[in-house]
Amino acid sequence: MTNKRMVFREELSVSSDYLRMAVPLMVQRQIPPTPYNYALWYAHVQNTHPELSKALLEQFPGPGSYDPDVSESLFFEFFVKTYLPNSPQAQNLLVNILTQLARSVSKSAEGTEAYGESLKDTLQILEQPIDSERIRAALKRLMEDTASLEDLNSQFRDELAAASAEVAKLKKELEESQYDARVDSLTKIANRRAFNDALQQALSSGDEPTSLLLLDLDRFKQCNDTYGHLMGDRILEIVGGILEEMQDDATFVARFGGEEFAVIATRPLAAAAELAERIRHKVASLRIQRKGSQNVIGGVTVSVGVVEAEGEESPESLIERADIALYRAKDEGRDRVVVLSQPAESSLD
Ligand SMILES: Nc1nc2c(ncn2[C@@H]2O[C@H](COP(=O)(O)OP(=O)(O)OP(=O)(O)O)[C@@H](O)[C@H]2O)c(=O)[nH]1
Repeated sequence: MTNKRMVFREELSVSSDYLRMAVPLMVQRQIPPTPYNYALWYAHVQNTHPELSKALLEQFPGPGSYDPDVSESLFFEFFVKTYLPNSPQAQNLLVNILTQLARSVSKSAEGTEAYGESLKDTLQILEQPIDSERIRAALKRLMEDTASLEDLNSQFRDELAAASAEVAKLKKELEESQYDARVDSLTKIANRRAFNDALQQALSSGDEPTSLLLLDLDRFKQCNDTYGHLMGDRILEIVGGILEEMQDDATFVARFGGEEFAVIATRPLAAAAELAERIRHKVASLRIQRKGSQNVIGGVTVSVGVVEAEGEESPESLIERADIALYRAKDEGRDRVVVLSQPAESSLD
């Protein structure tokens, strides 16, 4: 299936030309003018999606070939999947809402038409010589039709209310899925994807100094081996919590991957190095009570590499330099901060 987007932002004159081309094709095939069908045939005459055009012409070659289910599924395939984020649940929900609304709208329109007819008949009867029986019958019919139109309207209102509740649910679901896509599920801080965006943004916003801290827990494999993987997870959560506490307008913290974390600080190198030292101290002073035991785990340490972006440095280059600083911190004995400044380099601790 193609991922190319459909374009509906045309000049008014162009879009009315397209519509003029689309409508006769629909009329020839007796295709009802529902929003789905307009969208499909409009896209067909735009001639931008050969796959859609091929499917439409094959499925609806002429009068009598129209099948609302086929039309609905083409709409789903070509529009909903292209426009909505990759959440099949959200896509299905939206299609259900659209289907339900389209049905109610046409039902309500039919009801209004029938009511109009009934009014017209009644007026004609009233113009004829007075016949109280016929007038009574006509008025009775009009009252019944009014009642059934009211029913239809209230049904339509209920369906609209249900649909807007569904839309609100869909919106929430989409927001949640967008949130999930940017938050690390274990530590609940930003994940690598959100970090990449934040770093790109910090570097392109220009004026202020941007520093990067890369942090890696020391001998974490040993920690997992000694205390178990679940305890390892808990330590990661706690370290994530320490970082989150330090987050402010000038600091963005993220889980970089595995047992590595990253902090983007809108600060010059010296201030970023101080921040790194504060984090290192906090981690080193952690004492974690093991569940169901008196044992307290300590000695968790972290190595940190700190760099400041230079000129128009790219995110990749900044990360690479922070990584060099971090591995220097590991080489020099761990539990330390190494600041890489160019051309001079220095090491704290
Ligand atoms: N519990 C837990 N462990 C993880 C997770 N992600 C990565 N790890 C573990 O982190 C460990 C990292 O090990 P190494 O890369 O060898 O590094 P290290 O043992 O921390 O040693 P140094 O970095 O050299 O100090 C591996 O054993 C991974 O399994 C996680 O989400 N939970």
